[in-house]
Amino acid sequence: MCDSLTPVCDRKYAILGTGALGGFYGAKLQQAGYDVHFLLKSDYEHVSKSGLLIESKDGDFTLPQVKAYNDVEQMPQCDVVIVALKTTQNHLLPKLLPPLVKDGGVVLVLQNGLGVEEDISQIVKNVQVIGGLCFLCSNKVGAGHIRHLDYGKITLGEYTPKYDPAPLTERIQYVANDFETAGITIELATDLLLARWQKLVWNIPYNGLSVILNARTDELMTDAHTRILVEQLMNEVAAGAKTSGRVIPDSFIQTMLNYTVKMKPYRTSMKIDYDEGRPLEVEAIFGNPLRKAQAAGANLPQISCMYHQLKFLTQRNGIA
Ligand SMILES: NC(=O)C1=CN([C@@H]2O[C@H](COP(=O)(O)OP(=O)(O)OC[C@H]3O[C@@H](n4cnc5c(N)ncnc54)[C@H](OP(=O)(O)O)[C@@H]3O)[C@@H](O)[C@H]2O)C=CC1
Ligand SMILES: CC(C)(CO)C(=O)C(=O)O
Repeated sequence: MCDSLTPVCDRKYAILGTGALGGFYGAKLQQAGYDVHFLLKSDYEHVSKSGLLIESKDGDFTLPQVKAYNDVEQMPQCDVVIVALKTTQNHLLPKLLPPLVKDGGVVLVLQNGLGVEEDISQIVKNVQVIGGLCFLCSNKVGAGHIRHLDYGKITLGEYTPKYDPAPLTERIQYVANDFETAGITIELATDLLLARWQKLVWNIPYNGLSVILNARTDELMTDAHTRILVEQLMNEVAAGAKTSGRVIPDSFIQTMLNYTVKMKPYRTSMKIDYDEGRPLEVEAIFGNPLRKAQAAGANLPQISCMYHQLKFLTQRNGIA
């Protein structure tokens, strides 16, 4: 394994799910010189032949040749395995992860939602699990064709049993260095659980309301009624975080509101999935936080209402 100070080395990265997020970050790592192995499903043949095309607000680029696979057993063992599937596919992880991650390696979970690191720590032993919260607006618009619309920063935090706060280790530092070498802004967090609840401050109101009300982020922010609803939901997420002893101050909520007002009109990833008839990440983004807060005795009525509405919509549309 390379040390943390080597800018570009032979560290092997695996991308589990080469879509909007995995395709973007994986391509940036390969462009920076890292050895990246991409697992694909429906785009496998196209990407094997033609590589990846990244349209990005930071500059378009193509990777005419990438190491593409449609079978995890054909991939080499990697130092860092990036989980970039939708969480709705996480039932596949017990089959996908063990052959892929090196003993002593890292599994980096870049998915939205809560609790995934805990599940992964039960699947693979003797690896470090790191969570990453991605402030990224990216879509897959065709086979091997990713459109990066905005942002890109990742907040990284180590997973520890029970999500206790963790000091920064050498492993998280070298992952951070690799991404920074690839041009990605990284923030390091010593409290992954707090970082995950903070990300939910955005995902719960906007992902949920965008589907239930058929609205883009700009519409939710300009209408006075939905603007109030968004803020109430954000406050409920903060109440949920408090049940785990994590404090999300009102200033953080105001920052998220301002961030979204400044954002280009955005159809959330959950809305895109809904419109395309794909399963929604309802359990990871709504179900898990609700259950965690409920287990600590807290009632989050508006989030609970939204969860049941989304369950209804996904059942009715056959995408549960
Ligand atoms: N997109 C974004 O800007 C952001 C996304 N996130 C989070 O990142 C995660 C990934 O989201 P996103 O990239 O948008 O989703 P995508 O659907 O674009 O990407 C997931 C990819 O996984 C592939 N896949 C599914 N099953 C398999 C399999 N069995 N083997 C190999 N590949 C498979 C899919 O391939 P196929 O298309 O063939 O099914 C798809 O390309 C989610 O948790 C999301 O919430 C977080 C922040 C921002
Ligand atoms: C907050 C955002 C837009 C990334 O910044 C996101 O996570 C999503 O669309 O799911």
